[in-house]
Amino acid sequence: MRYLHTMVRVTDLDQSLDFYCNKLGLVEVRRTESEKGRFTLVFLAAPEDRKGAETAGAAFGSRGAPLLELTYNWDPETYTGGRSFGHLAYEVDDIYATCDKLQKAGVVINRPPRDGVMAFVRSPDNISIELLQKGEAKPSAEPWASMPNTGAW
Ligand SMILES: C[C@@H](O)C(=O)SC[C@H](NC(=O)CC[C@H](N)C(=O)O)C(=O)NCC(=O)O
Ligand code: NI
Repeated sequence: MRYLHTMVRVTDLDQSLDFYCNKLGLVEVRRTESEKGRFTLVFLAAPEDRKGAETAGAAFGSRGAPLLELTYNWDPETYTGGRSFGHLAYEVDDIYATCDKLQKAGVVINRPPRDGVMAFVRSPDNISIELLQKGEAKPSAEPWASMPNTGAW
């Protein structure tokens, strides 16, 4: 068995691709449209997972890398995100630089990386995204070090 992807439904595909690709840094590896089903599926990979995604193709998404599957239903629906869904987690090379970039792009840092390890942001559809520092915790750095820690950790 192998983990393939997590699917989230999005209310605005362009807005979501701007967030997940232009701001968060994911890359589109595959897109499928269904005229009959009236929906679009877009598979996104983190840059370091991209090779696996492209080399192990399959009818629906890749067998070669963990992906995020955005589902856009052409007919508007209201999605009430269940409490049971938690978050998507990504490892980053520099938690402070990532949060700086996201904040400058207008993304709210719900849980600032005060500890040099973990931060949380939200997608346009309020999906929680966890950002985790690769390797050891980064030494404290302003302005993050003095920001209140809104998370439980
Ligand atoms: C491509 C593969 O990874 C899929 O997940 S296709 C699954 C299929 N998705 C859809 O039909 C998308 C449109 C649908 N209106 C929806 O919002 O899901 C499906 O079976 N979806 C049902 C589900 O519970 O995921
Ligand atoms: Ni799927």
